[in-house]
This record gives sequence, structure tokens and C-alpha cells, in this order.
Amino acid sequence: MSGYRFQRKLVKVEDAQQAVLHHVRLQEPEEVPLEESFGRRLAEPVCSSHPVPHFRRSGVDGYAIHAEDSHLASPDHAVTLEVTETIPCGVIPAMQVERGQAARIMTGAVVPAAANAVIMLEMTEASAREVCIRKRMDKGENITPIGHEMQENELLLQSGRLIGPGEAALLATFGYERVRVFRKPRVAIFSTGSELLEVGRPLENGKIRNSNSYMLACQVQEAGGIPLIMPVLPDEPEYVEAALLNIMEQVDFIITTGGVSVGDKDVLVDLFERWDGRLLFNKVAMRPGSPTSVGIWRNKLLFALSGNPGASYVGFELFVRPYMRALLGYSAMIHKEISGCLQTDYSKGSAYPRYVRGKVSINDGKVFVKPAGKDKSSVMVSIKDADCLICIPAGGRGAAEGESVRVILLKEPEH
Ligand SMILES: Nc1nc2c(c(=O)[nH]1)N[C@H]1C(S)=C(S)[C@@H](COP(=O)(O)OP(=O)(O)OC[C@H]3O[C@@H](n4cnc5c(N)ncnc54)[C@H](O)[C@@H]3O)O[C@H]1N2
Ligand code: MOO
Ligand SMILES: [Mg+2]
Repeated sequence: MSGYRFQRKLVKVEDAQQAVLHHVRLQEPEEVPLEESFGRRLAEPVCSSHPVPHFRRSGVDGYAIHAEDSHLASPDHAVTLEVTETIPCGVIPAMQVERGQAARIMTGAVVPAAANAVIMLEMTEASAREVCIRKRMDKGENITPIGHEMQENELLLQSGRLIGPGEAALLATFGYERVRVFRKPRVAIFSTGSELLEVGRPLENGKIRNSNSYMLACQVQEAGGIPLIMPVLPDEPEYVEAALLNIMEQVDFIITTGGVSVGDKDVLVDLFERWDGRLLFNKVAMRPGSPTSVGIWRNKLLFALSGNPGASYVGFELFVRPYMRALLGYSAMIHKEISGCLQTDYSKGSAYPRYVRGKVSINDGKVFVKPAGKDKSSVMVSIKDADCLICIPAGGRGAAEGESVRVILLKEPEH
């Protein structure tokens, strides 16, 4: 019997997270064309380099006038003004608008200096070179003043901000043809286990297809990284060591799944016994994934997640995702937490806190949660339905229906 080959010290999830985050070094920046920056994180703050708008802008199609000229206008009393010119968008007005005059103007065009209101076209009646108005206008009406939206030198986007539609519009407004973003982390993903078949292979008795690598690759990509799905590794420590060292230089960090428990063939444990790396932890007070181990090897992190799909998924969300967020300059590294009302009994007790794959719903302003499906660590099918992790405290009794529980949100929009 191989027995317990490895000394393990139990750490809390929060301490394990901090141990990982202690090793964060921001990704270096790279410049990409604006249209390739969507979904990336900014590697520099963005300030307004000019006010917006930077000229007095007409908000409607109509006539630029002196508001004072309209003060006697009413539905029963038309005031007639002389039309001096037409100002299309993008053109500087040629003339001043003097008292008694009006200039035809389009939405988005520059309001001539002396004018102080724009009357909507629908409120006017035009003849050859004149316009009649029947509405009293206030000063400033339908004119967007300089800097209405933003003044010059306002901090608009912090470094680390995710570039979405609103950010893209701002960057374009301020002339960012190219944008400095954090380089995407490259992540090697290895599944270990001689029972694993590559996805294209026919099923064999006792063997299963490798699903963890694809699940994790999807998680890495969602988190803004470039996943490299590596060939499945057999349960041979020399082979695993060579494969990991071989890719090490080409990636920012490595994820493995499987082989971290106490089985004879738990190959990552064998590796930890022979390598020149350092373990940060190898036992976490959590279910699923208590044997989750993280080490640092030749300056790169190695996340050794449990092979069970549920444990692997949860391990990524609790340890790898915060690390990736930090690498990419996002300050809210740990998933957001709320509390919710448990909709079913969860009577399975546990020595460690449980992170149950769950579904959130909101009813009448109140948050409810229930397990997304079967919740064993070995069960994979419920992962697709999970949008949260329900935290069931350690202890023999689990949690009862109606109890308030901590809920870790997995699908919160990020900024
Ligand atoms: N005597 C004990 N046995 C076990 C313990 C324990 O404390 N004492 N811990 C259990 C817990 S908890 C977990 S979690 C698992 C952890 O196992 P490993 O991380 O060593 O993973 P494996 O043994 O390699 O595989 C477990 C399970 O997952 C399947 N698997 C592995 N890789 C994949 C993959 N890429 N795609 C899909 N499925 C995968 C594998 O076939 C196994 O069924 O250990 C418990 N045992
Ligand atoms: O750590 Mo294991 O995934 O709890 O079953
Ligand atoms: Mg095992």
C-alpha cells in the first residue's frame, strides 16, 4: 500500500486565494488596433483630451436665432426673421447671426457665435429668404454647450477596464486608433489520467473522453486568456514533468486536472515529490476540490485542480479566475457575493464548507438559490446550468430550506 505519501496542511479558501494573488505580476501591455481591443483590458488610463462637445452644437434641425427676437412670438403672433445662410454639419458658419436674423442649421452643426437658441424646424414657416416663428424661445434652448458631456482632462477609464461598447465609443472619440491593452495570458491546460480518451476517439470500456480540458479552456478564454489544450498526459510522473517543463517557457501559467488525491496513480503528487518547485498549498477546506494544489515552479504558477469535473470547475472559479483578473489589471478579483434564500434542503453535511453549483432567481425583489442539479464532485452535467456557487457552511447538518446562505455570483458582468 502506498499510504499517505504527502504531508498536507489544510488552508481556508480565502487564505489559499490570497496565497495565489500574492504571486500576481501584471501582464505587460501591447498595442492593438481599436477594433481588436473589444473584450480586452486597458493597460493605461484614458482621459478626455478635449471637451465633448468641443463646439456649441445644435441639438435639432431648425434655425439658429437670438432668443430675444422670439420674445413677442406666440401662436397668434409670428415674428419674421431674415435667413442669412444654411449651416450643414461639419462646416464652420460663414456669418454672424445678427438681431433680426436666423441661420438654417442641422442637428450636430456648429451654432454661430452670436446665436443663443435653435428653434425646431417644425415650429417655423419658411418663405424665400425669411422664416416666421410662433414660439418664444429661451436662451440656450436646443444648444449643447461646450463640455456638456465631458470637460477636458477628466479621468474616464481606469487602467484594467474591460473594453465594451461604451469604452470603444470613448476611445474612438479621443482618437485612439491603437489601444494599449494587457497581453492575454497564455495558459497550458493538461488533463492527466490513463483513462482519458481524446475527444475524437471511440469510447472504450473503463475509459472516458477528456472533458475537463475543454471546460477549462472555455473558462480561460472567457477570462481573457489564450488556452492551449495540450495532449492528455498518462499517469507517469517523468512524462508529466517533461511535458510541463517543455511548455513552461511558452506560457504564463499551467493548469492541470487530476492526480492530486491519494490514489496510487495520482501523478501530480508524484511530481510534487520530485520537482524543484514550491507548493503554496495542497489541501483546501472546501468541497468539491479539497485536494486542489497550487505551486510555483520556475517562476510560473501551476494550478493542479482535482480531476473530478465539478471540483475542477469550482477550483478554476475560486483560484484561477481571480488570478487571471489580477494579471489583467482588474481590481475586483474575487467573485461578488450576495446572500440568498435557499429554496430546498441541503442536508449533506461536510467537514469543509461546500461550494454547491447553483442557480439564482429573483422573485419580488428577493434572491433565491437552489442547486443547479446533481452536485457530486464527479457530476459534470449540472455545470452548464450553474450561475452561482451556494456556500453551505461546514458541519453535520448542511443547510435547511428557507435559510439565508452566501451566494458567489459566477456570471456577474465585469467592467
Ligand atoms: N481515499 C481517498 N480517495 C479520494 C479522496 C480522498 O481524500 N481519499 N479524495 C476524493 C476527492 S475529494 C476527489 S476531488 C478526487 C480527486 O481526484 P484527483 O484529483 O486525484 O483526480 P483523478 O483521480 O485523476 O480523477 C478523479 C475523477 O475525475 C475523472 N477525470 C479526471 N480527469 C478528467 C478529465 N480530464 N475529464 C473528465 N473526467 C476526468 C477521473 O476519471 C476520475 O473519475 O479523489 C477522491 N478520492
Ligand atoms: O474534493 Mo472532492 O471534489 O470534494 O470530491
Ligand atoms: Mg485521483
